[in-house]
Amino acid sequence: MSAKRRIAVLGSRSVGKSSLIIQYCTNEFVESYYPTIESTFAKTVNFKNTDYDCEIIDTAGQDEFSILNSKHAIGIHGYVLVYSVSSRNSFDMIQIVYDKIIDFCGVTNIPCVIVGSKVDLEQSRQVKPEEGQKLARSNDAAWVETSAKNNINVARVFETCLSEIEKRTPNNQAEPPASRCIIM
Ligand SMILES: Nc1nc2c(ncn2[C@@H]2O[C@H](COP(=O)(O)OP(=O)(O)OP(=O)(O)O)[C@@H](O)[C@H]2O)c(=O)[nH]1
Repeated sequence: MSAKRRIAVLGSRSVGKSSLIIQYCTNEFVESYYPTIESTFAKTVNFKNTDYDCEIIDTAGQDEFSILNSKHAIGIHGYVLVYSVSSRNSFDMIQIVYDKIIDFCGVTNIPCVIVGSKVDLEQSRQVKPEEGQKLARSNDAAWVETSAKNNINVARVFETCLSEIEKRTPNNQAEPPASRCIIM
């Protein structure tokens, strides 16, 4: 029997959320940029001897003024929060988005991997690896740097997310926190 896992991918516009998901699910990289409204991808993965039916939710990019869509919190097991290593602004957005999720779900922490994307753009890097690591540590999250373009660490992003989910909800049954009880 396989376990269902819903993973939401959030972050500023144009950091490469769709590219990361498409590279993971179809092994392709698309150079052109089409802003996402919302789409869902499916992939079955075997990780640590368990089959996971992953539903990966690609979101429209957020900014500091966007209100968290309840669809991106309710029923979600884990989060991938993406910034681009070549955009300081997108890095600053991570804590803002993280705090919005925490507030919405009414929890103190969430299964989460913070992802520095576009590492192939090393020459225009604005965010050091240590800064990413530090941010992740302070939020009890995992951290990975990746390139969808060169297929570096792409599978690792999603496997790390599955592992963060397992750490908090072992034995494959648990419902995500925000599905159990909603106070309107
Ligand atoms: N150099 C490089 N460019 C990338 C990489 N990933 C994505 N891009 C480019 O960055 C642009 C935006 O990528 P998307 O995947 O559409 O970004 P997004 O975060 O889904 O954007 P929104 O839908 O607006 O939120 C596109 O032109 C991609 O080709 C990468 O790893 N390296």
